[in-house]
Amino acid sequence: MFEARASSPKRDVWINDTTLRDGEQTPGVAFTLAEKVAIAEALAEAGAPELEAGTPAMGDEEIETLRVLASRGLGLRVLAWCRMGKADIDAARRAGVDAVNLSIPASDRLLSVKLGLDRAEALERVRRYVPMALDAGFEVAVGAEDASRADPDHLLRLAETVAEAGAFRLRLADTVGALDPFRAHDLVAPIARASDLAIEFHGHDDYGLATANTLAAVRAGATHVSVTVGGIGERAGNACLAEVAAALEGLHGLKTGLDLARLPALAERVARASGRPVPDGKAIVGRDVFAHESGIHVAGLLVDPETYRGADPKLFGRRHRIVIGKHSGAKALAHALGEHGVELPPLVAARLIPLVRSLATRRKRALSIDEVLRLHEQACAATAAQDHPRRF
Ligand SMILES: CC(=O)SCCNC(=O)CCNC(=O)[C@H](O)C(C)(C)COP(=O)(O)OP(=O)(O)OC[C@H]1O[C@@H](n2cnc3c(N)ncnc32)[C@H](O)[C@@H]1OP(=O)(O)O
Ligand SMILES: O=C(O)CCC(=O)C(=O)O
Repeated sequence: MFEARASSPKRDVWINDTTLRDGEQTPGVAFTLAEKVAIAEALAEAGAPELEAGTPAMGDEEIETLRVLASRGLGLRVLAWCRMGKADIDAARRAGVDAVNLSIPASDRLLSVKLGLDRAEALERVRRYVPMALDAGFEVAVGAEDASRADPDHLLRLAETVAEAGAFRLRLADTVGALDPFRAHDLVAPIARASDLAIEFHGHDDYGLATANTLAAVRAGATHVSVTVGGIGERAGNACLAEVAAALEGLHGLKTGLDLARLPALAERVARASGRPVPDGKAIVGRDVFAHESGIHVAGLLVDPETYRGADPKLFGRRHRIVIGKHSGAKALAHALGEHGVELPPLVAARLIPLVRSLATRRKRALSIDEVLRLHEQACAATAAQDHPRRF
């Protein structure tokens, strides 16, 4: 069992970060050992309590990587993803991880197509392999793959069987991203009500709903959430760590124990290692999500930041940034110029605004302060020329 940090923070919801397992299943993404160690360390520093760090069945290199991560003293639980079978449990043993997630399909389709099993035979496997993994010294969680397309009665029986077998947690996976938040709630609520097991939700973003579904699952009783940095993962990806943590804390007042200020740097690190740049507009961590251009917004923000912000950037170690562009108004321009000791009388502002719009449209971007200062000079000159027209 892993050594938790001496003073573990209070948590209402536990983050199980699967960047190094499902995140690496993003088509074309392959982390080196050094990248995995650096990501794991950054996650540990950010306060993540658990990492699903790889799949021992993939062979010696993956096992060695897991060994390195598990022996690093990160102060978090290092967990390996395993199919529910002896070979995968043996491979996890060689990896020396703290815990295993033993995965078994829950839907009839995956049970029959992949394993040729019926529901009763699947439960039999749980009764057989959970104790085997416990005997091997692991903490054992069970992953119900494709739970979102499974029969609800079977899921209840699965939860019962998993608890009786001695696992500490059941993961309900929306493997193909088939849920919306209402259905995610309906999936989780009856199982959370009926079972004492900790329930984890693992969402996929095929319809862009993974974060919303994860929040709905928590509302329904899930206490653990499976997420990845940047939301990378199989196909459209998983629920995004920064979005889920920020929404749990900011919208629901639920503690994750994470240091949210570390999320932007974490996102950048994973973006570099995965070759998937952080989109400028990505919630919480994107370059532009606390940047403001529109005149009406900036005029409000300059008086009271609460007028036009959803989340407080300070929580994430970030700041509001005012940019000057096509939609800037006089107050934004006066503010930007004022920071450089330049005044903006109303008559000059009236001339400057169209100049700014025109240049921003031609350049198709926000303007630099040097550009704004040059346009300001032009606007001043035009205003002076009008006030004192040359006479011939
Ligand atoms: C929804 C998810 O994200 S599940 C996790 C997916 N992750 C991965 O696939 C990790 C990367 N995978 C790999 O490197 C390889 O697929 C390995 C090492 C796991 C297996 O490789 P191979 O032995 O060549 O098998 P292959 O990939 O062709 O087929 C998958 C096998 O896993 C079996 N399998 C799939 N899920 C399960 C399960 N939950 N329990 C037991 N067996 C399973 C399939 O039935 C199939 O078995 P078969 O080879 O006896 O037909
Ligand atoms: O079975 C599990 O643990 C979940 C596996 C997974 O990544 C998924 O179903 O999307």
